[in-house]
Amino acid sequence: MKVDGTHYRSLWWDAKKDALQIIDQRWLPHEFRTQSVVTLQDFADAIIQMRVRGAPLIGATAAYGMALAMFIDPSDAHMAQAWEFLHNTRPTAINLRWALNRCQTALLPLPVADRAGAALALAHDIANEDVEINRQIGLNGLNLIQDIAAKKPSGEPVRLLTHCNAGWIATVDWGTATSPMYHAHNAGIALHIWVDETRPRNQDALTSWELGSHGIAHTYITDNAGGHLMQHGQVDMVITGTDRTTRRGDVCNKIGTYLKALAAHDNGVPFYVALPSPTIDWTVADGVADIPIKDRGEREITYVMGRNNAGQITEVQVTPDGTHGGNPAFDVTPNRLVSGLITERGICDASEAGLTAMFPDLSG
Ligand SMILES: CSC[C@H]1O[C@H](OP(=O)(O)O)[C@H](O)[C@@H]1O
Repeated sequence: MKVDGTHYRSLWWDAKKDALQIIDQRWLPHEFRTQSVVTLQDFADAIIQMRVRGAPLIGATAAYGMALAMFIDPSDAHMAQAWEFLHNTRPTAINLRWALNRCQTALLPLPVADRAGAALALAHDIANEDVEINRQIGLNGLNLIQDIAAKKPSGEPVRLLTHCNAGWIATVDWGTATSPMYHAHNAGIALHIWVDETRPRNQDALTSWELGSHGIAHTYITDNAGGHLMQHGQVDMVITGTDRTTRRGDVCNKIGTYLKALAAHDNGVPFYVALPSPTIDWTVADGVADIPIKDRGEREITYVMGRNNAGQITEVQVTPDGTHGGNPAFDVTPNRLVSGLITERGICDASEAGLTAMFPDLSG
């Protein structure tokens, strides 16, 4: 999407530098910094340190990491080592495993001399496919927004709530949860987006940056305000992203999503999840029981990063010395709380029947 009028993807290949370029999201929303990703350690650091983040973007980044690994050493053994090294960075988002498995399946049958070029071409394909998948999710989600807008007085905004950043910078472009918003805005539909701060990394400061850059009205709220707004009829629909959705439609997403879904269910507010097919984990049914949720460590929650009055990006401690933090990074919303899944092929029920009917070729 656009940054100060210039179109960007969240990652791109620089043929002159012969290296992947990324937006280093740690400095957003205050500074727009890009960097080259040159070594395999750079790739791992980019994912672990959340320089790149968001399930689809993590997957695309790992595909380029595998391409680098093949340029270094295209042997079967090194491919397996690179698979493990990259997978161990942030394994909750299933797109990482999906992308690495897709690379391995495509590359293993090839002569080793052909693997490096094929791996880079595949990484480009994965990135380009992500853009089109998200564009289609946007068009399918637009129908939901249009239905809401049609029931409102002309010009009255459709009020959406989103949690965490499932925006264009969480993907290669368009975003998943934000893609319907961009399509609706581009179609002239008035919107107002409630943007949950999403502690502890405050990813919705990134969503605010995205929406502001695109001219979409939004209000940044605390994570705990969403239920109140829904109780008072201030939310027409909730749309979130997902890091891993199970074959029966349980949704693993950023911590706090489950609480939004409970509030939406209690107040009769539609709760939709934007779901690209690479984010479906067909090997798991019960998300609560079978998706491991990693604690990302206490420093993310006992400190907060921001820009001080001198314009410097810094972090400050918000808890007393000696107070320990608990920081589960994701939670799982059971499918019973999900109104529907907005995929690139259409909108389906959050159920095994719904997903297997939509993706008979993928469900196994
Ligand atoms: C389009 S996937 C976005 C998904 O990823 C985010 O997690 P993180 O920022 O930790 O990578 C969050 O769960 C979003 O919903």
